[in-house]
Amino acid sequence: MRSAKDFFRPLAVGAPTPVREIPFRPSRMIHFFDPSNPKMAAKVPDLAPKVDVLLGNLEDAVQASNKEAARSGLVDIGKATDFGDTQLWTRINSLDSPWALDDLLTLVPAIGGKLDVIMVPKVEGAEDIHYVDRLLAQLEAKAGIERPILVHAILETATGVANVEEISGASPRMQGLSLGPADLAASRRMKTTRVGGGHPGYLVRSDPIGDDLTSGRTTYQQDLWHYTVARMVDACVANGILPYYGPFGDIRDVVACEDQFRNAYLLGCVGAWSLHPAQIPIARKVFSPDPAEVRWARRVIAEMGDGTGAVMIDGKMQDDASVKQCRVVAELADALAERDPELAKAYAASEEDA
Ligand SMILES: CC(C)(COP(=O)(O)OP(=O)(O)OC[C@H]1O[C@@H](n2cnc3c(N)ncnc32)[C@H](O)[C@@H]1OP(=O)(O)O)[C@@H](O)C(=O)NCCC(=O)NCCSC(=O)C[C@H](O)C(=O)O
Ligand SMILES: [Mg+2]
Repeated sequence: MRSAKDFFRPLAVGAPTPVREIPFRPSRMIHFFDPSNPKMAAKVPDLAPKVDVLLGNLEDAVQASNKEAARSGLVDIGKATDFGDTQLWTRINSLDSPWALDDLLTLVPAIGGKLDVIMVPKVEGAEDIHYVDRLLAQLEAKAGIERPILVHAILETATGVANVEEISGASPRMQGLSLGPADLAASRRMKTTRVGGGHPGYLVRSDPIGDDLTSGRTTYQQDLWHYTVARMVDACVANGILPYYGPFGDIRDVVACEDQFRNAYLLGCVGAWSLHPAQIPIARKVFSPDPAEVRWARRVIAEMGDGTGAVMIDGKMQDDASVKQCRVVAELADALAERDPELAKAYAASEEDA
């Protein structure tokens, strides 16, 4: 382990100075596209202003025979596109694959100045982050890149979950974590065959009434991901980085997708992946605080004055701890409104209606 004094030193001579804090940039949806797919690639300029993050995916879902095409397609897109204030991320191949090294050796010199974040899949421990950290520093120094590229790890192996705290704090580059429910399910030997979401077999059942075990017993489907998301959120917050729900594979089921995203939002996540254009508005809706909630939060903050003591508002007790929660909601709303003029209008209109 590096000493605390060395933690923020560049890992290569000439590399940019590491950031001391991860800037909060709206990232409600990390929109995945396959840069080797001409139809998807053609949609990037139109999608850029509609999403918070565009992610050129090089890993799973890109055919092995298309890996080089995806990498060079991303370079072309990165060079040709004006992303405005939309972030450009990539997901490189896993570190044990035949492609990961060339992903980094190609992307950093070619479009490193435009890449905000590199997502690393199947991270198992701090050593994976340390490897990427040093290599990025060397490549940034060589390419003369002036701001450090940040790193995002996917939590998608049982070992990764067991080491989530050390992964989160492994480098000043660590920007956040995403849940990777499909690989994680396989790694844990869970008996599901889905990409995220619930399962009808994972439930609790109300007690029987009398001796009849079969009728009148309501069942409640449970969230398979609750434990991991909660653990991920704690590890992220403890290390000043951002937690995200990952993919929801049933593209057609927009209702359950919204539920899964909302569970993650309520537990502390700041965004989720969108795999298809249909999931972009779902993430935007869920990860933007509801205008009525924002109005309420602002009212509590105003009525609580200096934020101490206890007051009663509409029959509910408010104190130092509830005003802190309200500040989380109000500050998120302010940050998102700066980027999203429609949302800014909705928040302003809700204040006027009050
Ligand atoms: C899921 C898809 C394969 C569906 O594609 P398709 O069958 O083409 O859908 P549609 O016909 O409904 O598409 C309509 C048009 O929209 C374009 N399209 C589709 N998806 C995207 C996209 N992501 N970005 C931009 N444009 C998109 C289609 O090309 C159609 O265009 P047109 O014909 O001109 O109208 C597909 O959506 C897809 O491949 N999505 C990305 C999948 C992906 O990235 N998967 C990896 C992330 S999940 C994962 O890795 C698991 C995780 O790691 C874990 O372990 O949990
Ligand atoms: Mg995966």
